[in-house]
Amino acid sequence: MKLQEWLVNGGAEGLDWLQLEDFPDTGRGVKTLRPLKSKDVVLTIPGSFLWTADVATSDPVIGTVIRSVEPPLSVEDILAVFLLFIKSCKTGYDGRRAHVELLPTSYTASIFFSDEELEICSGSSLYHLTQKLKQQIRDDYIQLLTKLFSKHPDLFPLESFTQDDYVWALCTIWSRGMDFQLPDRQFRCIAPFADMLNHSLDVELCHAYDPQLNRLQILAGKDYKIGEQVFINYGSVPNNRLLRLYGFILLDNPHDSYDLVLTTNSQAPLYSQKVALLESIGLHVNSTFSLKLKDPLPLNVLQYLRIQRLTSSEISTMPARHGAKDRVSARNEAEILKALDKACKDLLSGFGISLEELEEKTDSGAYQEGSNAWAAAHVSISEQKILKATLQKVKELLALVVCANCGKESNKRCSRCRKVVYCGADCQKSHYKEHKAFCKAASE
Ligand SMILES: C[S@@+](CC[C@H](N)C(=O)[O-])C[C@H]1O[C@@H](n2cnc3c(N)ncnc32)[C@H](O)[C@@H]1O
Repeated sequence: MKLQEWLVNGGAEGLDWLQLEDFPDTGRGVKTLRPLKSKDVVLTIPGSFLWTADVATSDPVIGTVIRSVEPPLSVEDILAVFLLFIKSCKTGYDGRRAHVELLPTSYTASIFFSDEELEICSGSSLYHLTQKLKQQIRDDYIQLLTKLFSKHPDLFPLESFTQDDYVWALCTIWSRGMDFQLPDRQFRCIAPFADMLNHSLDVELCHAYDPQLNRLQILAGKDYKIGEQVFINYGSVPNNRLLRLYGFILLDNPHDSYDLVLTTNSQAPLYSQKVALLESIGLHVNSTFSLKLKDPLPLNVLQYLRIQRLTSSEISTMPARHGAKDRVSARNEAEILKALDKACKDLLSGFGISLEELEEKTDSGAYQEGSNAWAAAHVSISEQKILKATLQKVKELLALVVCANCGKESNKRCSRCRKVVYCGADCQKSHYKEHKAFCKAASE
Protein backbone atom coordinates (compact mmCIF):
# COMPACT_ATOMS: atom_id res chain seq x y z
CA MET A 1 0.00 0.00 0.00
CA LYS A 2 1.20 3.51 -0.72
CA LEU A 3 1.33 6.07 2.06
CA GLN A 4 -1.02 8.46 0.29
CA GLU A 5 -3.59 5.70 -0.37
CA TRP A 6 -3.59 4.66 3.30
CA LEU A 7 -4.09 8.23 4.45
CA VAL A 8 -6.84 9.11 1.94
CA ASN A 9 -8.76 5.89 2.69
CA GLY A 10 -8.76 6.84 6.36
CA GLY A 11 -10.08 10.38 5.86
CA ALA A 12 -6.95 12.50 5.36
CA GLU A 13 -7.55 15.56 3.17
CA GLY A 14 -5.27 17.55 0.92
CA LEU A 15 -3.31 14.77 -0.73
CA ASP A 16 -5.01 15.42 -4.10
CA TRP A 17 -3.11 18.66 -4.53
CA LEU A 18 0.13 17.87 -2.71
CA GLN A 19 3.02 15.95 -4.21
CA LEU A 20 6.45 14.88 -2.98
CA GLU A 21 9.34 16.33 -4.97
CA ASP A 22 13.10 16.85 -4.70
CA PHE A 23 14.11 20.50 -4.37
CA PRO A 24 17.69 21.74 -4.86
CA ASP A 25 18.08 23.62 -1.55
CA THR A 26 16.07 21.56 0.89
CA GLY A 27 16.02 18.06 -0.57
CA ARG A 28 12.70 16.20 -0.70
CA GLY A 29 9.69 18.31 0.17
CA VAL A 30 6.08 18.91 -0.77
CA LYS A 31 4.84 20.94 -3.71
CA THR A 32 1.35 22.23 -4.31
CA LEU A 33 -0.54 21.44 -7.50
CA ARG A 34 -3.01 24.28 -6.92
CA PRO A 35 -2.66 27.89 -5.81
CA LEU A 36 -3.03 28.36 -2.07
CA LYS A 37 -4.05 31.44 -0.14
CA SER A 38 -2.50 32.17 3.22
CA LYS A 39 -4.48 30.36 5.99
CA ASP A 40 -6.12 27.89 3.56
CA VAL A 41 -6.26 24.41 5.06
CA VAL A 42 -3.62 22.51 3.12
CA LEU A 43 -3.57 19.15 4.81
CA THR A 44 -5.65 17.35 7.44
CA ILE A 45 -4.33 14.17 9.08
CA PRO A 46 -6.75 12.36 11.42
CA GLY A 47 -5.26 11.54 14.83
CA SER A 48 -5.46 7.78 14.25
CA PHE A 49 -2.56 8.06 11.75
CA LEU A 50 -0.19 9.88 14.10
CA TRP A 51 2.76 8.18 15.74
CA THR A 52 2.31 8.93 19.44
CA ALA A 53 3.29 7.37 22.74
CA ASP A 54 -0.40 6.57 23.39
CA VAL A 55 -0.75 4.67 20.12
CA ALA A 56 2.44 2.72 20.90
CA THR A 57 1.46 1.83 24.45
CA SER A 58 -1.98 0.66 23.33
CA ASP A 59 -0.64 -1.42 20.45
CA PRO A 60 -2.03 -4.97 20.80
CA VAL A 61 1.38 -6.60 20.18
CA ILE A 62 3.96 -4.47 22.01
CA GLY A 63 1.79 -2.15 24.15
CA THR A 64 1.81 -4.33 27.28
CA VAL A 65 5.55 -4.92 27.32
CA ILE A 66 6.30 -1.24 26.70
CA ARG A 67 4.04 -0.34 29.62
CA SER A 68 5.69 -2.93 31.86
CA VAL A 69 9.16 -1.30 31.81
CA GLU A 70 10.16 0.27 35.15
CA PRO A 71 10.92 3.12 35.49
CA PRO A 72 8.58 4.02 32.60
CA LEU A 73 10.22 4.77 29.25
CA SER A 74 10.43 8.36 28.03
CA VAL A 75 8.07 9.44 25.25
CA GLU A 76 11.06 9.56 22.93
CA ASP A 77 12.08 5.98 23.72
CA ILE A 78 8.50 4.71 23.37
CA LEU A 79 8.30 6.28 19.92
CA ALA A 80 11.74 4.94 18.97
CA VAL A 81 10.75 1.38 19.98
CA PHE A 82 7.46 1.71 18.09
CA LEU A 83 9.18 2.95 14.92
CA LEU A 84 11.75 0.16 15.02
CA PHE A 85 9.10 -2.45 15.76
CA ILE A 86 7.03 -1.42 12.70
CA LYS A 87 10.23 -1.26 10.61
CA SER A 88 11.06 -4.83 11.64
CA CYS A 89 7.59 -6.21 10.80
CA LYS A 90 7.31 -8.15 7.57
CA THR A 91 3.50 -8.22 7.56
CA GLY A 92 0.63 -6.19 9.03
CA TYR A 93 0.66 -2.46 9.79
CA ASP A 94 0.63 -1.83 6.01
CA GLY A 95 0.09 1.93 6.16
CA ARG A 96 2.68 2.58 8.87
CA ARG A 97 5.18 0.37 7.07
CA ALA A 98 4.57 2.37 3.88
CA HIS A 99 5.41 5.50 5.87
CA VAL A 100 8.58 3.98 7.34
CA GLU A 101 9.71 2.96 3.87
CA LEU A 102 9.60 6.60 2.81
CA LEU A 103 11.72 7.80 5.74
CA PRO A 104 15.35 8.75 5.12
CA THR A 105 17.76 5.87 5.67
CA SER A 106 20.45 8.15 7.10
CA TYR A 107 20.68 11.53 8.78
CA THR A 108 23.10 14.46 8.96
CA ALA A 109 22.64 15.55 12.58
CA SER A 110 25.83 16.60 14.40
CA ILE A 111 26.16 13.24 16.22
CA PHE A 112 27.19 11.81 12.83
CA PHE A 113 29.99 14.33 12.29
CA SER A 114 33.51 12.94 12.21
CA ASP A 115 35.77 14.04 15.09
CA GLU A 116 37.54 16.35 12.65
CA GLU A 117 34.29 18.01 11.57
CA LEU A 118 33.09 18.42 15.13
CA GLU A 119 36.42 19.89 16.24
CA ILE A 120 35.73 22.85 13.93
CA CYS A 121 33.12 24.04 16.41
CA SER A 122 34.93 22.92 19.57
CA GLY A 123 34.12 25.22 22.45
CA SER A 124 30.59 25.89 21.16
CA SER A 125 27.48 24.75 22.97
CA LEU A 126 26.79 22.55 19.93
CA TYR A 127 30.10 20.77 20.52
CA HIS A 128 29.40 20.10 24.20
CA LEU A 129 25.79 19.07 23.67
CA THR A 130 26.71 16.75 20.80
CA GLN A 131 29.31 14.97 22.95
CA LYS A 132 26.81 14.73 25.79
CA LEU A 133 24.13 13.41 23.48
CA LYS A 134 26.39 10.66 22.15
CA GLN A 135 27.04 9.45 25.69
CA GLN A 136 23.36 9.74 26.61
CA ILE A 137 22.39 7.64 23.57
CA ARG A 138 24.86 4.91 24.55
CA ASP A 139 23.48 4.84 28.11
CA ASP A 140 19.85 4.88 27.01
CA TYR A 141 20.44 2.10 24.50
CA ILE A 142 21.97 -0.12 27.18
CA GLN A 143 18.91 0.47 29.37
CA LEU A 144 16.57 -0.47 26.52
CA LEU A 145 18.64 -3.51 25.70
CA THR A 146 18.61 -4.84 29.26
CA LYS A 147 15.07 -3.84 30.21
CA LEU A 148 13.23 -4.56 26.98
CA PHE A 149 14.98 -5.92 23.90
CA SER A 150 16.90 -8.80 25.49
CA LYS A 151 13.83 -9.84 27.51
CA HIS A 152 11.56 -10.08 24.46
CA PRO A 153 13.69 -11.19 21.49
CA ASP A 154 10.54 -12.54 19.80
CA LEU A 155 9.16 -8.99 19.56
CA PHE A 156 12.46 -7.14 19.28
CA PRO A 157 14.93 -9.30 17.30
CA LEU A 158 18.35 -7.94 18.16
CA GLU A 159 19.49 -7.67 14.55
CA SER A 160 16.77 -5.01 13.98
CA PHE A 161 17.24 -3.30 17.33
CA THR A 162 20.94 -2.44 17.32
CA GLN A 163 22.35 0.82 18.69
CA ASP A 164 22.57 2.13 15.12
CA ASP A 165 18.89 1.32 14.60
CA TYR A 166 18.06 3.14 17.83
CA VAL A 167 20.04 6.21 16.71
CA TRP A 168 18.19 6.15 13.38
CA ALA A 169 14.85 6.10 15.24
CA LEU A 170 15.90 8.96 17.53
CA CYS A 171 16.99 11.09 14.57
CA THR A 172 13.67 10.35 12.87
CA ILE A 173 11.85 11.62 15.95
CA TRP A 174 14.07 14.71 16.44
CA SER A 175 13.81 15.80 12.83
CA ARG A 176 10.16 14.92 12.16
CA GLY A 177 8.43 15.11 15.54
CA MET A 178 5.99 17.91 16.23
CA ASP A 179 5.44 19.16 19.79
CA PHE A 180 2.26 20.78 20.99
CA GLN A 181 1.44 22.28 24.36
CA LEU A 182 -2.12 21.17 25.13
CA PRO A 183 -4.04 22.58 28.13
CA ASP A 184 -3.31 19.47 30.22
CA ARG A 185 -0.15 18.00 28.71
CA GLN A 186 2.73 18.15 26.30
CA PHE A 187 1.92 16.24 23.12
CA ARG A 188 4.54 14.86 20.73
CA CYS A 189 3.75 13.15 17.45
CA ILE A 190 5.02 12.32 14.00
CA ALA A 191 2.38 13.02 11.38
CA PRO A 192 2.71 10.94 8.19
CA PHE A 193 3.06 13.11 5.07
CA ALA A 194 3.01 16.32 7.16
CA ASP A 195 6.51 15.19 8.17
CA MET A 196 7.64 15.68 4.56
CA LEU A 197 7.25 19.46 4.88
CA ASN A 198 10.49 21.44 5.08
CA HIS A 199 11.21 24.46 7.27
CA SER A 200 11.15 28.11 6.30
CA LEU A 201 11.15 31.24 8.43
CA ASP A 202 9.34 33.05 5.61
CA VAL A 203 6.05 31.42 6.51
CA GLU A 204 3.83 31.87 9.54
CA LEU A 205 3.58 29.12 12.14
CA CYS A 206 0.91 27.02 10.48
CA HIS A 207 0.66 23.55 12.00
CA ALA A 208 -1.76 22.73 14.78
CA TYR A 209 -3.18 19.73 16.59
CA ASP A 210 -6.83 19.89 17.66
CA PRO A 211 -7.35 17.61 20.70
CA GLN A 212 -11.16 17.85 20.52
CA LEU A 213 -11.33 16.71 16.90
CA ASN A 214 -8.16 14.63 17.30
CA ARG A 215 -6.60 15.81 14.04
CA LEU A 216 -3.53 17.60 12.83
CA GLN A 217 -3.88 20.40 10.33
CA ILE A 218 -1.45 22.32 8.18
CA LEU A 219 -2.56 25.73 7.01
CA ALA A 220 -0.83 27.69 4.26
CA GLY A 221 1.72 29.93 5.99
CA LYS A 222 1.67 32.30 2.97
CA ASP A 223 0.22 32.47 -0.54
CA TYR A 224 1.58 29.82 -2.93
CA LYS A 225 1.53 29.53 -6.72
CA ILE A 226 1.08 26.18 -8.48
CA GLY A 227 4.29 24.13 -8.35
CA GLU A 228 5.81 25.98 -5.39
CA GLN A 229 7.25 24.14 -2.40
CA VAL A 230 4.96 24.32 0.64
CA PHE A 231 6.79 24.97 3.91
CA ILE A 232 5.95 24.97 7.56
CA ASN A 233 7.79 26.94 10.22
CA TYR A 234 9.51 24.70 12.77
CA GLY A 235 9.72 27.67 15.15
CA SER A 236 12.44 30.00 16.42
CA VAL A 237 15.15 27.35 16.24
CA PRO A 238 18.79 28.51 16.38
CA ASN A 239 21.36 26.89 14.09
CA ASN A 240 23.10 25.00 16.90
CA ARG A 241 19.81 23.22 17.63
CA LEU A 242 18.91 22.82 13.94
CA LEU A 243 22.23 21.09 13.35
CA ARG A 244 21.97 18.90 16.45
CA LEU A 245 18.42 17.72 15.82
CA TYR A 246 17.63 18.27 12.13
CA GLY A 247 21.04 18.19 10.47
CA PHE A 248 20.94 21.50 8.61
CA ILE A 249 21.44 25.23 9.23
CA LEU A 250 19.95 28.45 7.86
CA LEU A 251 22.34 31.20 6.80
CA ASP A 252 21.88 34.40 8.86
CA ASN A 253 19.46 32.66 11.18
CA PRO A 254 17.93 35.45 13.31
CA HIS A 255 17.22 32.97 16.10
CA ASP A 256 20.83 32.01 16.65
CA SER A 257 21.75 31.92 20.29
CA TYR A 258 24.41 30.95 22.77
CA ASP A 259 22.90 28.85 25.52
CA LEU A 260 24.35 30.07 28.79
CA VAL A 261 23.88 27.60 31.64
CA LEU A 262 23.77 29.04 35.16
CA THR A 263 23.70 26.87 38.26
CA THR A 264 24.23 27.43 41.98
CA ASN A 265 25.98 25.02 44.29
CA SER A 266 23.56 23.71 46.91
CA GLN A 267 26.27 24.30 49.56
CA ALA A 268 26.33 28.04 48.74
CA PRO A 269 25.35 30.39 51.59
CA LEU A 270 21.62 31.20 51.84
CA TYR A 271 20.93 28.59 49.16
CA SER A 272 17.25 27.90 49.93
CA GLN A 273 16.37 31.58 50.28
CA LYS A 274 18.02 32.29 46.94
CA VAL A 275 16.26 29.38 45.25
CA ALA A 276 12.94 30.75 46.57
CA LEU A 277 13.76 34.23 45.27
CA LEU A 278 14.71 32.82 41.87
CA GLU A 279 11.49 30.85 41.73
CA SER A 280 9.47 33.94 42.68
CA ILE A 281 10.58 35.49 39.38
CA GLY A 282 10.06 32.32 37.36
CA LEU A 283 13.69 31.17 37.28
CA HIS A 284 14.99 27.74 38.19
CA VAL A 285 18.25 27.28 40.07
CA ASN A 286 19.59 25.34 37.05
CA SER A 287 18.63 27.62 34.18
CA THR A 288 19.66 27.93 30.55
CA PHE A 289 19.50 31.43 29.06
CA SER A 290 19.42 32.19 25.34
CA LEU A 291 21.90 34.94 24.55
CA LYS A 292 21.18 36.47 21.14
CA LEU A 293 22.91 39.08 19.02
CA LYS A 294 19.90 41.38 19.41
CA ASP A 295 19.81 40.86 23.18
CA PRO A 296 23.23 39.56 24.23
CA LEU A 297 22.68 40.16 27.94
CA PRO A 298 19.02 39.52 28.84
CA LEU A 299 17.76 41.04 32.08
CA ASN A 300 16.99 37.62 33.55
CA VAL A 301 20.71 36.70 33.43
CA LEU A 302 21.47 39.76 35.54
CA GLN A 303 18.56 38.99 37.87
CA TYR A 304 19.79 35.41 38.35
CA LEU A 305 23.34 36.50 39.14
CA ARG A 306 22.29 39.37 41.42
CA ILE A 307 20.19 36.95 43.47
CA GLN A 308 22.93 34.31 43.44
CA ARG A 309 25.40 36.74 45.01
CA LEU A 310 23.16 38.45 47.59
CA THR A 311 24.54 38.81 51.11
CA SER A 312 22.28 38.11 54.08
CA SER A 313 21.83 41.83 54.81
CA GLU A 314 20.97 42.49 51.15
CA ILE A 315 18.38 39.69 51.22
CA SER A 316 16.76 41.01 54.37
CA THR A 317 16.64 44.62 53.14
CA MET A 318 15.62 43.92 49.55
CA PRO A 319 12.03 45.06 49.06
CA ALA A 320 9.58 42.25 48.33
CA ARG A 321 8.78 41.98 44.59
CA HIS A 322 12.00 43.79 43.70
CA GLY A 323 13.03 40.70 41.74
CA ALA A 324 16.57 42.09 41.33
CA LYS A 325 15.44 43.95 38.21
CA ASP A 326 17.76 46.81 39.15
CA ARG A 327 21.12 46.72 40.78
CA VAL A 328 20.93 45.60 44.40
CA SER A 329 24.14 47.28 45.58
CA ALA A 330 27.34 48.57 44.04
CA ARG A 331 29.22 45.61 45.52
CA ASN A 332 26.75 43.06 44.18
CA GLU A 333 26.68 44.66 40.73
CA ALA A 334 30.47 44.89 40.48
CA GLU A 335 30.80 41.27 41.57
CA ILE A 336 28.32 39.82 39.08
CA LEU A 337 29.68 41.88 36.19
CA LYS A 338 33.27 40.89 36.95
CA ALA A 339 32.16 37.24 37.11
CA LEU A 340 30.35 37.58 33.79
CA ASP A 341 33.33 39.33 32.22
CA LYS A 342 35.55 36.44 33.25
CA ALA A 343 33.00 33.80 32.17
CA CYS A 344 32.66 35.33 28.68
CA LYS A 345 36.45 35.52 28.27
CA ASP A 346 36.86 31.92 29.45
CA LEU A 347 34.12 30.69 27.13
CA LEU A 348 35.61 32.56 24.17
CA SER A 349 39.08 31.23 24.86
CA GLY A 350 37.60 27.71 24.92
CA PHE A 351 36.78 27.81 21.19
CA GLY A 352 39.27 25.70 19.24
CA ILE A 353 39.24 27.99 16.20
CA SER A 354 38.85 31.74 16.61
CA LEU A 355 36.05 33.77 15.05
CA GLU A 356 38.49 35.61 12.77
CA GLU A 357 40.05 32.41 11.45
CA LEU A 358 36.68 30.77 10.84
CA GLU A 359 35.36 33.85 9.05
CA GLU A 360 38.41 33.89 6.82
CA LYS A 361 37.95 30.19 6.03
CA THR A 362 34.24 30.46 5.25
CA ASP A 363 34.77 33.62 3.15
CA SER A 364 37.54 31.97 1.15
CA GLY A 365 35.45 28.84 0.51
CA ALA A 366 37.80 26.58 2.49
CA TYR A 367 34.74 24.62 3.64
CA GLN A 368 32.45 23.35 0.93
CA GLU A 369 29.06 25.03 1.19
CA GLY A 370 26.49 22.72 2.74
CA SER A 371 29.11 20.32 4.14
CA ASN A 372 29.25 19.30 7.80
CA ALA A 373 32.46 21.31 8.26
CA TRP A 374 30.82 24.41 6.76
CA ALA A 375 27.76 24.04 9.01
CA ALA A 376 29.94 23.52 12.11
CA ALA A 377 31.97 26.62 11.21
CA HIS A 378 28.84 28.74 10.88
CA VAL A 379 27.53 27.62 14.25
CA SER A 380 30.84 28.45 15.91
CA ILE A 381 31.03 31.86 14.20
CA SER A 382 27.56 32.71 15.38
CA GLU A 383 28.12 31.59 18.97
CA GLN A 384 31.42 33.49 19.20
CA LYS A 385 29.83 36.66 17.79
CA ILE A 386 27.09 36.46 20.40
CA LEU A 387 29.55 35.91 23.25
CA LYS A 388 31.64 38.86 22.05
CA ALA A 389 28.51 41.03 22.02
CA THR A 390 27.72 39.84 25.56
CA LEU A 391 31.26 40.66 26.68
CA GLN A 392 30.98 44.15 25.15
CA LYS A 393 27.69 44.76 26.99
CA VAL A 394 29.22 43.53 30.26
CA LYS A 395 32.17 45.88 29.81
CA GLU A 396 29.83 48.83 29.22
CA LEU A 397 27.92 48.05 32.42
CA LEU A 398 31.08 47.37 34.37
CA ALA A 399 32.46 50.76 33.36
CA LEU A 400 29.53 52.31 35.23
CA VAL A 401 30.22 50.54 38.52
CA VAL A 402 33.99 50.26 38.93
CA CYS A 403 36.62 52.98 38.69
CA ALA A 404 38.18 52.93 35.19
CA ASN A 405 41.59 53.50 36.76
CA CYS A 406 41.82 51.40 39.91
CA GLY A 407 38.85 48.96 39.61
CA LYS A 408 37.29 50.00 42.96
CA GLU A 409 33.49 50.25 43.19
CA SER A 410 32.64 53.84 42.32
CA ASN A 411 29.81 56.00 41.11
CA LYS A 412 31.23 59.35 39.98
CA ARG A 413 30.64 59.46 36.23
CA CYS A 414 32.92 61.25 33.81
CA SER A 415 30.92 64.45 33.35
CA ARG A 416 31.62 64.56 29.62
CA CYS A 417 30.85 61.09 28.23
CA ARG A 418 29.04 59.69 31.29
CA LYS A 419 30.14 56.20 30.17
CA VAL A 420 32.77 55.53 32.84
CA VAL A 421 33.08 56.15 36.57
CA TYR A 422 35.99 57.11 38.85
CA CYS A 423 36.49 56.86 42.57
CA GLY A 424 37.99 60.36 42.72
CA ALA A 425 39.78 63.15 40.95
CA ASP A 426 43.21 61.53 41.25
CA CYS A 427 42.12 58.39 39.40
CA GLN A 428 40.31 60.45 36.78
CA LYS A 429 43.47 62.50 36.15
CA SER A 430 45.72 59.43 35.94
CA HIS A 431 43.34 57.78 33.49
CA TYR A 432 42.80 60.79 31.26
CA LYS A 433 45.39 59.91 28.61
CA GLU A 434 43.86 56.48 28.09
CA HIS A 435 40.27 57.72 28.27
CA LYS A 436 40.62 60.82 26.06
CA ALA A 437 39.91 59.31 22.63
CA PHE A 438 37.04 57.13 23.89
CA CYS A 439 35.53 60.07 25.79
CA LYS A 440 35.60 62.28 22.71
CA ALA A 441 34.03 59.62 20.47
CA ALA A 442 31.44 58.66 23.09
CA SER A 443 30.30 62.20 23.72
CA GLU A 444 29.94 63.20 20.06
C1 LIG B 1 10.37 17.06 8.74
S1 LIG B 1 11.62 16.54 7.68
C2 LIG B 1 11.15 17.24 6.16
C3 LIG B 1 11.21 16.27 5.01
C4 LIG B 1 12.56 15.79 4.60
N1 LIG B 1 13.21 16.75 3.71
C5 LIG B 1 12.50 14.43 3.94
O1 LIG B 1 12.96 14.27 2.81
O2 LIG B 1 12.01 13.50 4.55
C6 LIG B 1 12.95 17.52 8.27
C7 LIG B 1 14.23 17.36 7.52
O3 LIG B 1 14.17 17.99 6.24
C8 LIG B 1 15.36 18.70 5.95
N2 LIG B 1 15.04 20.15 5.90
C9 LIG B 1 13.92 20.75 6.35
N3 LIG B 1 13.92 22.07 6.10
C10 LIG B 1 15.09 22.33 5.49
C11 LIG B 1 15.69 23.51 4.99
N4 LIG B 1 15.11 24.70 5.06
N5 LIG B 1 16.91 23.41 4.42
C12 LIG B 1 17.53 22.21 4.32
N6 LIG B 1 17.02 21.05 4.78
C13 LIG B 1 15.80 21.10 5.35
C14 LIG B 1 16.33 18.37 7.08
O4 LIG B 1 17.07 17.26 6.69
C15 LIG B 1 15.40 18.02 8.22
O5 LIG B 1 15.97 17.14 9.15
